Amino acid sequence: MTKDAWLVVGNGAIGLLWASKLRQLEQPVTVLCRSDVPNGMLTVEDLDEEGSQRQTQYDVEFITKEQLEGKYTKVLLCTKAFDLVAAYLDVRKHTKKRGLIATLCNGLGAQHALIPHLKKQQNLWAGITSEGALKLDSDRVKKTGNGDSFFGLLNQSDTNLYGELFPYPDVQCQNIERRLIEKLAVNAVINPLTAIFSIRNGQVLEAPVKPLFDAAIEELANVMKEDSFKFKTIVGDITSEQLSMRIANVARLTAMNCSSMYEDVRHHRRTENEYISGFFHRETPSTATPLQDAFYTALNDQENLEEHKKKLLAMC
Ligand SMILES: NC(=O)C1=CN([C@@H]2O[C@H](COP(=O)(O)OP(=O)(O)OC[C@H]3O[C@@H](n4cnc5c(N)ncnc54)[C@H](OP(=O)(O)O)[C@@H]3O)[C@@H](O)[C@H]2O)C=CC1
Ligand SMILES: CC(C)(CO)C(=O)C(=O)O
Repeated sequence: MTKDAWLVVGNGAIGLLWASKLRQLEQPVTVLCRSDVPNGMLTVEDLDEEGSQRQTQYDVEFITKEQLEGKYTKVLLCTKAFDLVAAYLDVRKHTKKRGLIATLCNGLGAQHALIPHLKKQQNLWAGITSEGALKLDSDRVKKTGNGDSFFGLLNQSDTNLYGELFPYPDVQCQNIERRLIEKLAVNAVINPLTAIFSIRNGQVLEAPVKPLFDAAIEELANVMKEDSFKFKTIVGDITSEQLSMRIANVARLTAMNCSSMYEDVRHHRRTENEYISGFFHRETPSTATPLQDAFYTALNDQENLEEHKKKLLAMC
């Protein structure tokens, strides 16, 4: 049986937020939950046009893996990078062979790792978002910052049901790899700094962290121009001023948000370090990204964060 509803995989902050966005378009939505399956409505807290708090309810179907049936033509995977491939494999037999698979996760690596597992005629739409969201409960999310979202084709088949059109308005882009790397840079600066220094996004623009923020941006802009950087042809033209404006803008728009990595550290959960600073640690020469290397090391050694904070502050 073909299912026309979107299957959103993961009732985390981004999965719940996107389930509501799809419902706003009057698309039927099923949300697959790994644990904690709610049985009521989805509630989204955000601000209205006057800036007052409001709550909106959406009727989405929450299900467990055991309740999956039929074959979905549109799947949106909203897990952390390290869960992405396993989440797809969990639902694979309930995906239509000419359907689309979309991802919304930070970092780089997991999206490409998914490609060999796809059914031959499935299109992979990689997505990124700079909206901020905080999960309050298994059926409740708070929107904590405005931002933009983009989806682009990472893997394409000629005979896909949706062809080259992503069935959500105003998010489609041509060069998704460039967007993914730009977003990787945003996360490689904001996420480790907020997680290591226990601060909200907006505080990366304040003392004592601001000099580290500036130095981390300079470091990334320089490494993207290195011949040895494998995505140089895609992002080598980005200047440190452009990168700085972009990242500072995200920090301002999500100023009150705790980044997803800070949330993970606070709740003693696994972080996306391997897919963010770990990407630069592995993919660039050993002396090219001392700050990313230091972030990577600090996040892998959270028992000694105080020591790492001192070392980092001394680096600028
Ligand atoms: N939160 C934010 O403000 C932003 C987050 N992002 C990125 O979006 C992605 C998602 O982040 P976020 O929503 O915050 O993360 P969360 O940890 O809140 O949510 C991830 C969800 O995926 C679920 N999940 C994992 N594997 C499976 C599976 N096999 N089947 C079903 N569900 C599964 C988890 O289940 P369980 O509850 O059991 O762990 C969890 O609910 C990350 O890459 C993040 O970096 C991007 C921009 C902003
Ligand atoms: C955009 C930002 C920085 C929002 O917090 C994010 O991507 C995250 O938290 O992972």
